[in-house]
Amino acid sequence: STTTIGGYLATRLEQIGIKNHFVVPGDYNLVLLDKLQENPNLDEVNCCNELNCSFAAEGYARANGVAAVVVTFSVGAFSAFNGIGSACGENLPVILIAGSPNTNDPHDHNLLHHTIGTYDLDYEFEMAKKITCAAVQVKHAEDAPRLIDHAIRECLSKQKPCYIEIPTNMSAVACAPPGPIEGVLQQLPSEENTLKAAVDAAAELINSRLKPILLAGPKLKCAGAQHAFLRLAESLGCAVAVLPSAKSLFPEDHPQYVGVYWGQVSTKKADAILEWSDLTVCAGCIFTDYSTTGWTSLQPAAHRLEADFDNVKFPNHYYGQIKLKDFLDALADKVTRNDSSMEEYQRIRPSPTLVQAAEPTALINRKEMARQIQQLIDSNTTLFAETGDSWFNGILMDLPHGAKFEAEMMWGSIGWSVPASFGYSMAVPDRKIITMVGDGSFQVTAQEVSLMVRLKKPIIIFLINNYGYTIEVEIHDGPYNNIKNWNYAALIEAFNAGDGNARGYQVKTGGELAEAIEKAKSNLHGPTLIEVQIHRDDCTSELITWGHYVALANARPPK
Ligand SMILES: Cc1ncc(Cn2nnc(CCOP(=O)(O)OP(=O)(O)O)c2C)c(N)n1
Ligand SMILES: [Mg+2]
Repeated sequence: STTTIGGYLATRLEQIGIKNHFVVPGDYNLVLLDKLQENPNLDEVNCCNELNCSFAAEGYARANGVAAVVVTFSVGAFSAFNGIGSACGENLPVILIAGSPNTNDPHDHNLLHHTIGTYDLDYEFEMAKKITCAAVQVKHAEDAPRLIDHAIRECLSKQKPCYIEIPTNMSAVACAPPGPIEGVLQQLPSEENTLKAAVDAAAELINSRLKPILLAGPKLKCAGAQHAFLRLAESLGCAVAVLPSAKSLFPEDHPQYVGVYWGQVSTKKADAILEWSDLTVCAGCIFTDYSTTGWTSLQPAAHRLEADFDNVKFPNHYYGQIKLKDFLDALADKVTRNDSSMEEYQRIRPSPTLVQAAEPTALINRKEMARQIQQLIDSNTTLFAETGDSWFNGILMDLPHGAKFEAEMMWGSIGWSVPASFGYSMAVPDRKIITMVGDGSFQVTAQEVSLMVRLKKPIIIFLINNYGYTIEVEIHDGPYNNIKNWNYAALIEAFNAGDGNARGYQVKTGGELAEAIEKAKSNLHGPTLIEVQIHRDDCTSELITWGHYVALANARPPK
């Protein structure tokens, strides 16, 4: 039997666990969309534009482990590149599928619509190569299975996005049917001798130190190494801190949890204990200017053991071709228990700050808003924090067991959280989702709330209206940080268009906020947008400190 190239791709997407693919139709991908629709186990989800599509797929991948977005040539793909850039920086396997011009056009020397007006139609493919781990163009049917499988295999094994370009006249062409999916899922295992050498050397280093500590990084997730990390933590018995981009990858109710390590804007004095230790065992960590508060909190290399996605390094040692999960699991069986950093931490652990409820009739402020959002977070909640002061409000939240935290701290594109939380909700419909997003970010992708209305997603959106780009104000202010205010709550009526179930509230006091939250809790058939109006300078003190050091890092004179 045979299948078509579009059918082959549909089967592969289904076999790797995709149920929803995110699309914006365009004449270069319509036949392909039909072929995907013919697969009963795939449901397309339309987004308002390809930027939102790519962010929704990025969010879907955060919950589902892999995602796919289907766009049309150039005009679609160029917008989708923003979300693919995010997937690349955030280590998420998102498959970007682009419909492209008829294979005869280059030979016929035709100029085409949806192009930059050139005869060379490979520019998109060349661009995609830069932001994916594999990019293919399916121009011949006998090559389709190999190219499609290659792109998907690379995407899954490297946990990075890939690009599959399918000309409009190829989707319905016959090709060989897919072989067993195992051939696509197969991954290179850790090399045994290297793994043993790495674990022995690392155990020797850790066992030789007086007060080691563990630091969790974001790649624990894409490496599937969270449980192995927990095992290592419990066998070592030391204090465990997390980078801001790894919040919720280690349970915050765990007795060894000491907070978010973010330099001077750390939580729970994690910086005090980490900087007291004599070895930081970093697992899946990514140290950037933002995650090190302008490089002020990057530990010296002599002080760090870095276990990364597929390699381990520490002073005078490097081991490649080993998987993080295998390394942490094996190390857990080799380290000697050493809880000195926990003993010390018991002496400096700050007592939990009890925030008093504000007077209900008093004007709402950031602190009261955060206090009320904190109460909303339970074990089934995923909290999305958008770039902005929402990062800091989110990082400061305490997560009960099972609660999750999603932020885009490498790519940091404003507008990500609305489509990303929508895409995430498509993968895990039973999860409770709270999105914290600033007014500036909301203006980038606001229209995706209408898809939450259409698909009846009860996402609670806290739109923090501080009248401008406050995170930018704290880094470097200027007239460009002032934006046109919207009546955000009124947008909901526009998006409902008479038959939606979304609700919108504008709140000015703590009492109004509490009422709006109660109404949000009972709105199970659509999103609830709560616009919280606070003073533009009412931001976290952490943002002010962090912004200062990031600005200093940005200002370094050229060498
Ligand atoms: C796509 C994209 N364009 C510009 C930026 C720079 N940027 N980062 N944060 C902002 C402003 C965020 O403002 P809001 O969402 O209102 O957040 P806060 O006022 O800080 O709560 C900008 C303009 C960015 N991070 N992403
Ligand atoms: Mg703002």
